[in-house]
Amino acid sequence: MPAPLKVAILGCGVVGTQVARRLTEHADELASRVGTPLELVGIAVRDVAQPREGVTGTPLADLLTQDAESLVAGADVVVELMGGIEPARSLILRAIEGGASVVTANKALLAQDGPTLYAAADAAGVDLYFEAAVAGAIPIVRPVRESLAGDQVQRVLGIVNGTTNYVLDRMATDGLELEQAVKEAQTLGYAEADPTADVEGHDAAAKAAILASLAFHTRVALDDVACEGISAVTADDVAWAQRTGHTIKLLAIAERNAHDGVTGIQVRVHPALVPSDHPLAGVRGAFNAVFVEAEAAGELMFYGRGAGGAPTSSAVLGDLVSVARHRVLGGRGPVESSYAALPVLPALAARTRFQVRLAVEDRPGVLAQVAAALAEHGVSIEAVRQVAYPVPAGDGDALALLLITTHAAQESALAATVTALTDLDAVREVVSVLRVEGA
Ligand SMILES: NC(=O)C1=CN([C@@H]2O[C@H](COP(=O)(O)OP(=O)(O)OC[C@H]3O[C@@H](n4cnc5c(N)ncnc54)[C@H](O)[C@@H]3O)[C@@H](O)[C@H]2O)C=CC1
Ligand SMILES: N[C@@H](CC=O)C(=O)O
Ligand code: NA
Repeated sequence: MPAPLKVAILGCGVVGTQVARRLTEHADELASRVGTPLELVGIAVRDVAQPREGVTGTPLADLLTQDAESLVAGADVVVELMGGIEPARSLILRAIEGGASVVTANKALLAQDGPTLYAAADAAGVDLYFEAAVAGAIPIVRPVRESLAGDQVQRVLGIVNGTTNYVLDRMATDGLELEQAVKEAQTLGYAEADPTADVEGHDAAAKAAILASLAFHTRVALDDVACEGISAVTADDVAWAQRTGHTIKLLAIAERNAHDGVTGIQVRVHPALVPSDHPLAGVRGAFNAVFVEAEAAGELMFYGRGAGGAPTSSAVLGDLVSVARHRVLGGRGPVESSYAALPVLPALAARTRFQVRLAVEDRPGVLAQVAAALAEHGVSIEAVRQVAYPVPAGDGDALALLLITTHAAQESALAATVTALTDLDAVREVVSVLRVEGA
């Protein structure tokens, strides 16, 4: 049997603890699968004295170190589970330059600086694996990067953030406030170190950028993703979604499209109304689901736990076994594929259906004015529903709530329509504008 491989873990938080534990508990089986033992040589943390559940009082505690640089220098494989940009970026680059293979779950870093990491890995001839960076335990990076390498992907659509899915689910089923549900997601180990990254859609946008890069063989960075989070989603939005047979989900969408004669891709993250009988509506809690549509394969669906220490450790350990096998047997896994270099089309060129809620004066001619404003911008109405709307104190006029669902319209046309509606005297408020997907 070849010499054991020295494995260094950077970070001993929600994911790092689970990876370290499983790596030691299943050492014999992992050694058989790799062809040589994986020797955990250290775990880098900020503060070795801090008590850690599952680590303090166990043999893992003896492996903790604050000297991440020395740890990286002596490793064959570095598993980065610290998160954030620095020092994770410098440590990964140092590991690669020193000839170590790298496994990381760091989507923020990959979406910001993936090409630099790929280039360094190429130059050093080592592996860079990151299955855990997208949709936790779900195998999605490997299927897109390898299984679909012979097909033409047209669209990737899904729920890729466990925290926001958990939050929206708790708001819909238990009437929880957003802040309370976010706290629960933090306690359960789903949220990022700063949960704003989840709530504002940045985490999902990073994952969308990674998936789009792999699916379309094009470099897509975080800044290329049009991103809207769930902080503006109200309890009222959730209730109206249910009343109209929908569920609100934070979706990540990457698709091949044509605009002004140019073929390119659009990548966006935003909350959307999904029909309650659509498979995505049934994705509960911190689960994720990703649909991939490819020319020959047709539609594929990937579903599973998108966050949490144990599920994420499964993806990390799978990568660890792969890169370790390469070190034993020779060869490397897939490298960056960005030959297609498709342009990223403007977000305002995307086409979607919308549901608009308007508080309007309840008098003759108002509906006609509203319909004219939509028609003027080429937005076609699919359905309109009107219900009574509570009149604000001190305002004697009767009000109505108009619920308008449109046919597919361009984002730019819808934005111009909303401005025109806001300017109408008869419109008291544009209460909400939500995209409708999956119908
Ligand atoms: N928690 C989850 O469900 C998932 C997390 N991820 C990713 O995995 C990575 C780790 O996430 P968590 O374990 O949840 O984070 P965490 O915040 O629970 O753990 C981070 C660990 O890194 C250590 N660390 C941070 N900065 C350090 C520094 N400068 N020097 C030394 N140690 C440092 C901390 O002490 C802590 O032990 C992140 O990139 C995250 O985005 C990916 C998929 C799911
Ligand atoms: N914070 C992330 C963790 C997994 O990537 C999420 O909630 O999905
Ligand atoms: Na994954």
